[in-house]
Amino acid sequence: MRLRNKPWAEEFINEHPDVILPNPEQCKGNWATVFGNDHPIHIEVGTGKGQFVLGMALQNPDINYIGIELYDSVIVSALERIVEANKPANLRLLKVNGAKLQEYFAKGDVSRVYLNFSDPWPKARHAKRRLTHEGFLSIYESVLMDQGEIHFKTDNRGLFEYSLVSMNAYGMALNYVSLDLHANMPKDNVMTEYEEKFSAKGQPIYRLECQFK
Ligand SMILES: C[S@@+](CC[C@H](N)C(=O)[O-])C[C@H]1O[C@@H](n2cnc3c(N)ncnc32)[C@H](O)[C@@H]1O
Repeated sequence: MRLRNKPWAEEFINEHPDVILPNPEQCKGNWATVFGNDHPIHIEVGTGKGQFVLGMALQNPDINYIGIELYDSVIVSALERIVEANKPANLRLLKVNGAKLQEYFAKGDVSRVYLNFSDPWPKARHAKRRLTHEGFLSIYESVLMDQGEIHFKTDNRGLFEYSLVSMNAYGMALNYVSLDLHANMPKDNVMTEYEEKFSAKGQPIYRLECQFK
C-alpha cells in the first residue's frame, strides 16, 4: 500500500464516504439505490487520478460512472478532484481490486467497462496481470449486461496488439479500432492523465471498442 507519502490520505478518504463507498459489497445488485436512478453504469478499472471518469461524468449526466482504483495514494487525488468539482451526483469511486468486481456487481449491473492506459506488464510470465487477459475478460463479462462493451485506450503498442488477440480469442466482436486516435480526435474524447502525457511526447494513442457476443 503506497501510503507513506500521503499520511493524510486515509483520513481524507474516510471523510467522503459519499464518494469513495466504504462498503461496496452492499451495493451489489443495488446500484439504482446508490445513485437514486436506474441510469446505465459505466466503470473504469484502474482509474488513477480520476481525470477521465470525472470528465465523463460531467459530460454525460445521464450515465452513472464508477472509478475503480487499487491504491489509497492514487485514489485520493481522484477524490480531491471530485470534491473540487462539487461531487457530481453521477460519480462514485471504489478503492478495490478490479480482479474482484464480482463482489461488488451482479450480472447486468454494468453496461460498459473502460480500460485506460492499463499497466502493460510486458514480461510474458506476468501476462495474467494484464487487464485484457482472458481471466479479466471473463470477470468483466460476469458483471456486464448482455452484449456489454469494453472501451480501451493505450499508448502501449505491445499491450494493444496483445489485447486485440486476447479479445478475438475470447470471441468478442471488435466494433472500432484506431491506431492514432488523435489524428482524428473525436469531439467527445475525454483525455486521461496518461493520454495527455504520452500524446504530448508525440506517441500515437491506440483505441478500440469491443463487445461480448
Ligand atoms: C498506468 S495507470 C493509468 C491511470 C489512468 N487510467 C490514466 O489513463 O491516466 C494504471 C492505474 O491502474 C491501477 N490498477 C492497476 N491494476 C488494477 C486493478 N487490478 N484494480 C484496480 N486498479 C488497478 C493502478 O494502480 C494505476 O493507478
